[in-house]
Amino acid sequence: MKLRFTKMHGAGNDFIVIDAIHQDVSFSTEQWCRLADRRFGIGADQILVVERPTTEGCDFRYRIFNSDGSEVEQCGNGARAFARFVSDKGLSTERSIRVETMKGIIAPRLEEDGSVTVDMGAPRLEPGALPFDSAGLDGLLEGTDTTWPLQVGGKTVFVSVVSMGNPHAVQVVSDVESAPVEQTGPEIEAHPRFPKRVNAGYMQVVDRHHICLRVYERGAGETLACGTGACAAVVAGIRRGLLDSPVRVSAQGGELSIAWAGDGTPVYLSGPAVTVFEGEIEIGNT
Ligand SMILES: N[C@@H](CCC[C@H](N)C(=O)O)C(=O)O
Repeated sequence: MKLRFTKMHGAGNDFIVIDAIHQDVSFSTEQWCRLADRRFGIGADQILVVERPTTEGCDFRYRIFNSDGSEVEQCGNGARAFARFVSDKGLSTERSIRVETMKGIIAPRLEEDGSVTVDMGAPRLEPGALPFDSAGLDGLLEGTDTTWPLQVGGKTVFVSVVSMGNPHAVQVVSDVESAPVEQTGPEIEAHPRFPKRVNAGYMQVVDRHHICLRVYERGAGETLACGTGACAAVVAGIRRGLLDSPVRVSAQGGELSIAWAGDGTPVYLSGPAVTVFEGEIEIGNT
């Protein structure tokens, strides 16, 4: 069987995007892994699948698979690529669409300058939403946020826990370049206090409207940018009293912009969505 795909990226976070409206797409975990493999497949951080909606009032259903084959709840950079893809392929003629995900509805909008802004919905901040097991831990109140002590690499680090549909643990570092992302990222991702694993964010505050961010992503390792990670970091930074909206987020692969008006309100993520190439792959060979 031949599968048509489009390779895209959003600030260097790269995707295989598949139209599952006009093709039959039902793969095993091993097959998703193989497609995402950078040596044996096409290569990507995530695979994004475009389906018909199952919820009234939505235009599409959006499914997301990490490069380790796990299906996940949300992907912010992917949401921008998704919106660009359905427009470029003529699957939608609207500039704004409503998209059903595993954890709620998001609303991407194509901007005049070619960027895409996504209403990612309101963050959830209670530990159970990630889930994060805070039993027996003494949280530290910082601004209106509670940070939690985690034992990592023989040290205690304090993290904010934020759900953007998917789980994030965000720590503040003094210098993002020298932050121990490769060393402690895998340990935080698999920390027993996060039963569904977690995305580990390392945020350097440059000023009240600018951060530098690296994210060790659950199921994908460190990526060049993480959209939901950027949302989570800015939410944590605003709640800790370190940042004011809007915030420019410098990731290794590009720039994102986040706006958030505070608790109970949606987070808006803006940034690029770029098509790299299109192709066809013989699934039997993957
Ligand atoms: N790159 C993404 C997040 C993808 C999912 C994440 N790795 C998870 O497992 O939750 C983004 O741009 O948000």
